[in-house]
Amino acid sequence: MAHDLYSRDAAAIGNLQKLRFFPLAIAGGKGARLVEEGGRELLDFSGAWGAASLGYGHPAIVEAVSDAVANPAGASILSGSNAPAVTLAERLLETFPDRSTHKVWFGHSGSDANEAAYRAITRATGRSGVVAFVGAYHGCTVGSMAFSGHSVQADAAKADGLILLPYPDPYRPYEGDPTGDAVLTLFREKLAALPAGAVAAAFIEPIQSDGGLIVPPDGFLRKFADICRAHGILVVCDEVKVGLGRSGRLHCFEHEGFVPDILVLGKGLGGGLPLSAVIAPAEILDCASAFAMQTLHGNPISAAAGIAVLQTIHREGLAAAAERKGKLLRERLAGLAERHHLIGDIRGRGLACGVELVRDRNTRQPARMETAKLIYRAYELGLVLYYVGLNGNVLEITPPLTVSEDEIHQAVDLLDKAFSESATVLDEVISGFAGW
Ligand SMILES: Cc1ncc(COP(=O)(O)O)c(/C=N/[C@@H]2CCCCNC2=O)c1O
Repeated sequence: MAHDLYSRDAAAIGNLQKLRFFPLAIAGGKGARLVEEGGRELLDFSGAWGAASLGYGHPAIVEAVSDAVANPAGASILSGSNAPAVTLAERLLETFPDRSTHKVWFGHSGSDANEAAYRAITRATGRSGVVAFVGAYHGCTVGSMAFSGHSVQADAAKADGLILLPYPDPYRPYEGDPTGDAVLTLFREKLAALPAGAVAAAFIEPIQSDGGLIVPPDGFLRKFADICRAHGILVVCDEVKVGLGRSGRLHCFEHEGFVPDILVLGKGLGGGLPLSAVIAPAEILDCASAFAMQTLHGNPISAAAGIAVLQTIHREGLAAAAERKGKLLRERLAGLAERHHLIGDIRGRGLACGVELVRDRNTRQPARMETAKLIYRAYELGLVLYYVGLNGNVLEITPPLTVSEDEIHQAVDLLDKAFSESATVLDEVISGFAGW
């Protein structure tokens, strides 16, 4: 019988829900560090794919969750209200410009939130068409995969009338146009070929994360939203990964000079507990009852964590801190690029940072295997980070917002060493992990 945690994991838990790159077996966590079985400490610069917004064991979360679980106000908001869920909804609305016309829906995940948003929009508007982007990961449920454009879900059933546009990537520009205007022209052409009123919603990430941590060209989102509004299309901003302070603003859309009709939040909202939210016009969220519900939606314990997350982001000034720390992080990474020519591009906002690796800076040939070996070596050295991107060659760096500047320096030093030593990782070691 296998005794070590990773072997027991392999024996007892199916692969369906695994996205593994190295044999990480976690026994605990504190701040920006994970503790492995056996006691080894690792710096977690993935932040649990962005869910550990306040790191691990933040006192505000511990206190809020301990109090809530000791006297639980039921288990959901399905058939009775509870104070944590109502308070969190009120606090979320206070952060949104159109708060007077909007309400909140609570879920467990980004997937169920995006799916609920799509279903409610189509129900409320009577329209069915949906616009999204190649590379977009909006979830892993049937409904959210139906308008996702990430290659990992290429075989999933897609929504009728789905329009997938190229995401404007300044490093790999569509039709060679780094401004993104060629994408907007394509969008207009697609809409012109449809009957009026065909499209209900457009889902967009203000930074496309699983597609490659891509920051769109300045002004793109605002121009995209203007086209949507001219066609009565609701703009849904999916900030599940890059929202809630991570980008250097509370909401990432604030960088873009526009306000979406609908905002989807998840991951970091729960600070490590399952929690998501949709902020949308009341007429959308009130269009039916018993329509998008799950037994534990609006759970008071997760909602108490969400209140603590919002309070801590505000009290500790974590959005402005992310702006400052992200600038430091990208300055240090630029220093690595002088020594490691695998680095083709460094981008991001705040503590949502991407490093694209290429075999040749001129051809920009993706360095897929080198990327997998790099993160494996980084893990061996004590740094956890993963990769994203349709070519599997973009380091995604999304540490807890509470990370210290000293930890940023430590992490970059470890990454520097990993770059120098990654060629020592054997192909057969990498082949043992499926990755994306
Ligand atoms: C912008 C965006 N929207 C929605 C989702 C889905 O959230 P859930 O995985 O909480 O259902 C995600 C989830 N992203 C994936 C989760 C699966 C593992 C790969 N890394 C991610 O961050 C997302 O990034």
